[in-house]
Amino acid sequence: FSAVAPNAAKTAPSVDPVDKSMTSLPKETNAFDPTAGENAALQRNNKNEVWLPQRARPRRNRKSPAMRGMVRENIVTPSNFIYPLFIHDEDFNQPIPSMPGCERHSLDSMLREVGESYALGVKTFVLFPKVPDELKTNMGVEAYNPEGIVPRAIRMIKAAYPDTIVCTDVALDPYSDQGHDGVVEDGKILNDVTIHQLCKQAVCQARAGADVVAPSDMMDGRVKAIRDALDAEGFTDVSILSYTAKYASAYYGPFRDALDSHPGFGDKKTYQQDPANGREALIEAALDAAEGADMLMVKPGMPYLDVIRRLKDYSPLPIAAYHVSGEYAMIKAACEKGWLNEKDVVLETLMCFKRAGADIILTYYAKQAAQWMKDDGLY
Ligand SMILES: NCC(=O)CCC(=O)O
Ligand SMILES: [Mg+2]
Repeated sequence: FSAVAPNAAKTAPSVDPVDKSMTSLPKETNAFDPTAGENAALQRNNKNEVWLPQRARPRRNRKSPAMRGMVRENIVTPSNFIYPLFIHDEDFNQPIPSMPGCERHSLDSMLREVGESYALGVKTFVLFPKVPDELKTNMGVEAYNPEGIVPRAIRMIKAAYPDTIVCTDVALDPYSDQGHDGVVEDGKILNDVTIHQLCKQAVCQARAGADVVAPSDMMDGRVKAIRDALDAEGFTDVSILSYTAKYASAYYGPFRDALDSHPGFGDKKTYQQDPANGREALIEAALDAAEGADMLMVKPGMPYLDVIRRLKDYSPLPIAAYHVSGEYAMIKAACEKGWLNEKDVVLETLMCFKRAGADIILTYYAKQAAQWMKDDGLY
């Protein structure tokens, strides 16, 4: 701001009459003693107000709701949201204690939730299945059962709401008896064998009508392999939303409660990124873009806003942020205690994702936030 004079008092144009004595100041401003050294720059303007001569006053752009609206740099709309839905093959809904307000939906309830969200402007969904233990295997073969719960759910949604965007999770963890995102051998998560399975899973989802497949496994090279597999089956229009920078995070705990998918042994640090590394996300982004990803995701969200910004500056592809289960649970817990205002803190959080560079926000608050925005007359 070269326009700001460092010592405005010396360079300010003279305004008269200026009563240097300030004897007639309003009561509240009597604390400003114009004769005291620290207030030497204070003057009075020709309306008899205390005046610190200065030209740049950023507060002018904040002086009214209309002014703030005019200069606002970012907006969030329900069309930016992807709403994750947990589903299971039961005829009842199962609340998830660590995610108050979320539940494992029956397919009928899922369809109602989709319809209600759609009416509020949320048109994109991602499905996460809770799979019964007896269907879990090391190879995760249930992941590409065309009669499995995810393909059935996709067909239901697309039949009832053809204009929705249905995204699917491509990863083995919900189907793995090891609780890992890949096939396990001798305690190791096999990269290339896993990719073979992921390709079958992605094609199965595309056949059921998925609009976007979202590989969340962090195996190397899977985006190219999935792109090739989809294309070979004629699904050139099915998009890939890659979990590009997915960190080995403790914030996924409640999600694993929701799917009953905690790792059976060890952790996911040999495939998910080290939370200490930001620059490394650029390697993943370069590879995913070169391999044919249509959109890049950072996960988790709030603690990784710097990574969102790095990817945004690095790649012209749309950037998605996943506001994950642990972040949701933290807000819920504090709000249940009355320590935070839920609506204000959620809408601020979602805006912060936008400001950091996210075009797309995956959030369990999608429907609620859209409702709040509607109540406020925003959209
Ligand atoms: N693929 C999805 C996850 O791994 C976890 C998301 C969350 O914690 O909300
Ligand atoms: Mg990768």
